[in-house]
Amino acid sequence: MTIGVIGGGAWGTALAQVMAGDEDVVLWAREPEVVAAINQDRANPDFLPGVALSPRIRASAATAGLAAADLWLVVAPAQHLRSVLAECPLAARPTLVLCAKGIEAATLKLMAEVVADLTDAPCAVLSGPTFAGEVARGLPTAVTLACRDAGVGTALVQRLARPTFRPYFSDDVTGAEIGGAVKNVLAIACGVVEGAGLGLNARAALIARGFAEMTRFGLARGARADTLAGLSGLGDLVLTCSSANSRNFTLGLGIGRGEPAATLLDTRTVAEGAATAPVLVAAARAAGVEMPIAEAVAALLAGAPVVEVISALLARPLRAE
Ligand SMILES: NC(=O)c1ccc[n+]([C@@H]2O[C@H](COP(=O)([O-])OP(=O)(O)OC[C@H]3O[C@@H](n4cnc5c(N)ncnc54)[C@H](O)[C@@H]3O)[C@@H](O)[C@H]2O)c1
Ligand SMILES: O=P(O)(O)OC[C@H](O)CO
Repeated sequence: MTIGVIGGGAWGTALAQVMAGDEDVVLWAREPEVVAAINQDRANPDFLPGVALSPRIRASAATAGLAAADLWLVVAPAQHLRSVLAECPLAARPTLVLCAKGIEAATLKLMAEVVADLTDAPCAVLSGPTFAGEVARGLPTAVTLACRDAGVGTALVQRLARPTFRPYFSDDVTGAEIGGAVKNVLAIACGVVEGAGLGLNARAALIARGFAEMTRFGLARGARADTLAGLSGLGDLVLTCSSANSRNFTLGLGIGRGEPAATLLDTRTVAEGAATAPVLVAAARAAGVEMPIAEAVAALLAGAPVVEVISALLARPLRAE
């Protein structure tokens, strides 16, 4: 059995590494230097430095190699998922496990909805509190594996489980996706609080009120509250809102310190929350859901001054919890 991984960033490489414990892995990467480093040096210094990669991972710059795998972990960033997948040999009808966390800007669609535009192949979502470096180093990690088809989902849980990588089955695909997409935006907000020196009370308040926003939006889109309170929602929110290992939190940290968002975003690595924030605001308005923290993050990313945005948030009318 061979697993395909689409994307040679930190998360694709980490997933390839953990899967290579039991199966051969074919990894498609966009960058020739990433392909060369994985095949020749057993390393990915550009996106996942410091991890010695398994010889069972074979990298390729050609998507044709993915046809050898019956299961693909799709790890291209959310805004590129559609274009990347359109170049892959989907006619083989592999089972797809979607691992990006975001909402497509052009369509306001979640990742499984984007995939449904391209193929009717079986599809699941893998999401949860998962810093790539920790997963690649074999530290204990638990994730949500969500699939509408319980038979496919439970088989995937069995196939993807490893001694330190523990998937939990859910049939709530929308809930798993919304948790991962929204927590990235809230992590930026928490970074801002840290960077602006607003204190730990403020950060805890943001996590709790942010979770209320995630829940309101999720329920409006058909997610279940128990999914949002699980690994892919609250679990990931706690992780990324409390650590500078999070790219989203680090982006917020810089914004809170007064650095321009555009400069902070000029990197090879992706902070998905930056693309998601304005899209989430639009989707929330369309659903008639109030998301003041997401609105604040979108305003900050568009260049609004930190002091003004924080003052406006604090000046909102008092309300019941
Ligand atoms: N890094 C993590 O710890 C982690 C954990 C869980 C989920 N994720 C999610 O996984 C997804 C991928 O993140 P990552 O951390 O692997 O990325 P990364 O920041 O490590 O690397 C950036 C990736 O984006 C790709 N990319 C850049 N421009 C592109 C384009 N035009 N077309 C296609 N691909 C392009 C690069 O090839 C590279 O694979 C994101 O949605 C992220 O939220 C990341
Ligand atoms: O570094 P971040 O902020 O993209 O977070 C990575 C993962 O999503 C954590 O679960």
